[in-house]
Amino acid sequence: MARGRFIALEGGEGVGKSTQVRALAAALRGRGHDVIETREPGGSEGAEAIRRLLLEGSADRWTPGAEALLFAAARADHVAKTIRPALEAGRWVVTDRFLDSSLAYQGGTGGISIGQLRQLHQVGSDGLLPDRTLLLTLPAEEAARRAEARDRGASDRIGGRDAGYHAKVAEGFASLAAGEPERFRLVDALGDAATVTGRLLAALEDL
Ligand SMILES: Nc1ncnc2c1ncn2[C@@H]1O[C@H](COP(=O)(O)OP(=O)(O)OP(=O)(O)O)[C@@H](O)[C@H]1O
Ligand SMILES: Cc1cn([C@H]2C[C@H](O)[C@@H](COP(=O)(O)O)O2)c(=O)[nH]c1=O
Repeated sequence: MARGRFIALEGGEGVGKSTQVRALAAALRGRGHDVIETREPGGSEGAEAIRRLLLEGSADRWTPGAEALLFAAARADHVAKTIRPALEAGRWVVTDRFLDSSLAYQGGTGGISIGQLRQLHQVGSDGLLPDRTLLLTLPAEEAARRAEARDRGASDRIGGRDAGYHAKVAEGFASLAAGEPERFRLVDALGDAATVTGRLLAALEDL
C-alpha cells in the first residue's frame, strides 16, 4: 500500500482556507483519491479539547510558552491519532493549518524562537512535515473584510489580536515559504472560490 499524500493549507485569518479544504478535498476525491479533511488546532478528540482551551477565554489566559506547548500537544495527538494512520492506509490528508501556523503565530512572541518551536514539533510529532504546503495569499484588507463578514465582530482569542500582530503573522508565513520553496507554493486567493480551487490543484500537479 503506497503512503497517502499530506497537504496543508496555510495563511492568515479569512483568506479562505476552510472553504478551500472542503473544495480541494472534493476535487481530489473526484480524481479517485481517498481523502480526509482535518484541521488544527483539532482533528482528534484530544486536540479538539485543547482547541477549546486555546481559542476560548481571556486574551491573557496563557503565557506565550504555555500557548506554544498547547499547540504542540494538540498537534502531537492529531498526528498520532488521525494523520499518520490515514497516510499509512494510503489516504490523502488535507489539513486546515499545521506546523507553519505555530511558526508564524507563536514564533517571536514572548521570546519563543522558530528553532524552539521546531524542537517541540520534533518531540511531539517526530518532525512530520506536509508533502506540500499551500500558502493562500490575499491583501490584508480583503482578508479582514471576509473575516469580518463571517464573524460579525465575534473572533476567537487569537483571531481577535490587533492588525499589527496579524501583519507580522503574514510576514512570518512569507518568510517560511521563501525558506522552503520545495514544500511551499504561494497561491493567490483573490477571485471566486472555484478559481482558487483550480490554482490549488495546479500547485499539486507534480504530486
Ligand atoms: N474566494 C472567495 N471569495 C469571497 N469570499 C470567500 C472566498 N472564499 C471564502 N470566502 C468567504 O470568506 C470567509 C472566510 O473564509 P474561510 O472561513 O474559508 O477562511 P479561513 O482562512 O478558514 O479563515 P480563518 O482562519 O479565520 O478561520 C467566509 O465567509 C467564506 O465564505
Ligand atoms: C494551528 C494554529 C492555529 N493558530 C491560530 C490561528 C487562528 O487564529 C486560530 C485557529 O482558528 P481557525 O478559525 O481554525 O483558523 O488559531 C495558532 O496561533 N497557532 C497554531 O499552531
